[in-house]
Amino acid sequence: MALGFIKKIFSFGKKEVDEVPAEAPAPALEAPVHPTIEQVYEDTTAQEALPVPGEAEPVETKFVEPVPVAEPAPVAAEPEPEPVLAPIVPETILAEPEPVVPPVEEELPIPFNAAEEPFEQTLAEALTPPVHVPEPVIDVPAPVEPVAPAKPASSKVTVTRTVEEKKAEEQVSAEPEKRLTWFERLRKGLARSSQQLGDSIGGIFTRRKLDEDTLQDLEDVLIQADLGMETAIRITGSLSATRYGKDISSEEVRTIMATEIEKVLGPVAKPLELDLSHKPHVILVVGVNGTGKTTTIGKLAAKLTAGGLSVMLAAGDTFRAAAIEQLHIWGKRTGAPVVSSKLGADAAGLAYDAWKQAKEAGSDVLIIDTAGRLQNRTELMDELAKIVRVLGKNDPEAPHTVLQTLDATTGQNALNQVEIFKNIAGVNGLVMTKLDGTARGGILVAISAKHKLPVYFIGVGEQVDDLEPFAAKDFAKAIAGVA
Ligand SMILES: Nc1nc2c(ncn2[C@@H]2O[C@H](COP(=O)(O)OP(=O)(O)OP(=O)(O)O)[C@@H](O)[C@H]2O)c(=O)[nH]1
Repeated sequence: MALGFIKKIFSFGKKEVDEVPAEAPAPALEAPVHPTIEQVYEDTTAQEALPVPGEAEPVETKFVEPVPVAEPAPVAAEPEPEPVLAPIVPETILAEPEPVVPPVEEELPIPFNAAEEPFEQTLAEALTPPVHVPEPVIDVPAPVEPVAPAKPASSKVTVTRTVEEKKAEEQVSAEPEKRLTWFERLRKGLARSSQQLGDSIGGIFTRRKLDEDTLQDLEDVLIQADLGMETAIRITGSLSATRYGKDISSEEVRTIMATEIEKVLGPVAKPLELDLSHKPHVILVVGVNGTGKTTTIGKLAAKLTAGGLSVMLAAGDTFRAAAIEQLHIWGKRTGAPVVSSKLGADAAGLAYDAWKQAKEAGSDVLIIDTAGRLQNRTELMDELAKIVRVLGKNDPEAPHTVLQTLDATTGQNALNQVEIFKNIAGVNGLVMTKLDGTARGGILVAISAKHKLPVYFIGVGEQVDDLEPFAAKDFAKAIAGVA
């Protein structure tokens, strides 16, 4: 409630506050396809190199055929479907920030292992109503493009996991050879982080009393684990207050550590809420190169479409042909139409056009991909600010969600990335990717303590179901290595 974003949702819930009625687009927005772009650009700022109408790249929209699926399984008429569900895939890349944004096209490996796991099957898993899954979810055919997706009744949609989903997951994983529960996967993903931390703590607290030296050693270990000074002091302070001068085991230390980390993460572990009175609710995805923007968009689109929402994607990364192609692949997998333009086209123009198309199509959500950029590249950051301004011409409150992806493997640099993207693009939510296999998962704690921005999701792999709503307790326990 403390967030402007959430306030916005509630004010719209009361009724239209905007000059733009929800259903009846303002006249300017309904103007023939592209002509208003010119006006927008002229308005935006005289200094910017804005595309002249004649030069504007024609935007083409591809409507993806629904993925053929067997007979739609009779879906139990659930009264109020929670718009949520499972997930998708991707590809690997840089750890250290490498200035990129190459104008030259490079071949990007497709992040989807279709050979091993056909998307239809994966998505069917995602779509299967958990409560009705007596057998492994995989075997249950489900409609990919729901005939009549149950739309959320209210204009506020929360993207989270349902209790039923969790139960179903546990049920499934209890069977032989089944997939791990989310928590098990999280633990596995954070194993390197927690193992390293556990070993270091074990080295300090082998038959030792808690004194100044051990506290100092522990503080050093916590800082080295990227948890940040603030959290390190919080943990040692808690230990000192309750156990100073006493024997303490490394297990006890890790338990207290989990408790304190959870306190830091609790306030930022919020579900992503969508204000559907906007139609489309615009999600702009930003971040440094290779942090997982496109992949996260694909995973998120899968969740939203599975929840019955109509989603449109916009390939705003106009620098790389492979990025555009990658988004089209995700569009096909999720059944979401993709708006794209030619390589090198003006990204703000593309975003503007995409909004119009989403409006005309009556899409619930428009997710816009952007080119990766380093936070110290001023001209590229300016371009990002321009995208935000141009979107505001359509809907003064757009983009409603500015999601920044952060690569956990980059460690401390992520702190700075958030600072700059927040200032330039108004980031109001985070997704941390690549928590699988990194020893630097602690950085999420430091970021949460410093920036206090909502963390909506975390990514622990490249598969469709490797994106999950962020849960403070699960994460705290997994990184501290306690049961
Ligand atoms: N292991 C792992 N890999 C991920 C995760 N999320 C994304 N990736 C991989 O990271 C690589 C980059 O992902 P992209 O989605 O292309 O990142 P991007 O930010 O769109 O990249 P640019 O367009 O170059 O800025 C791909 O190989 C993804 O498969 C994750 O949670 N875990």
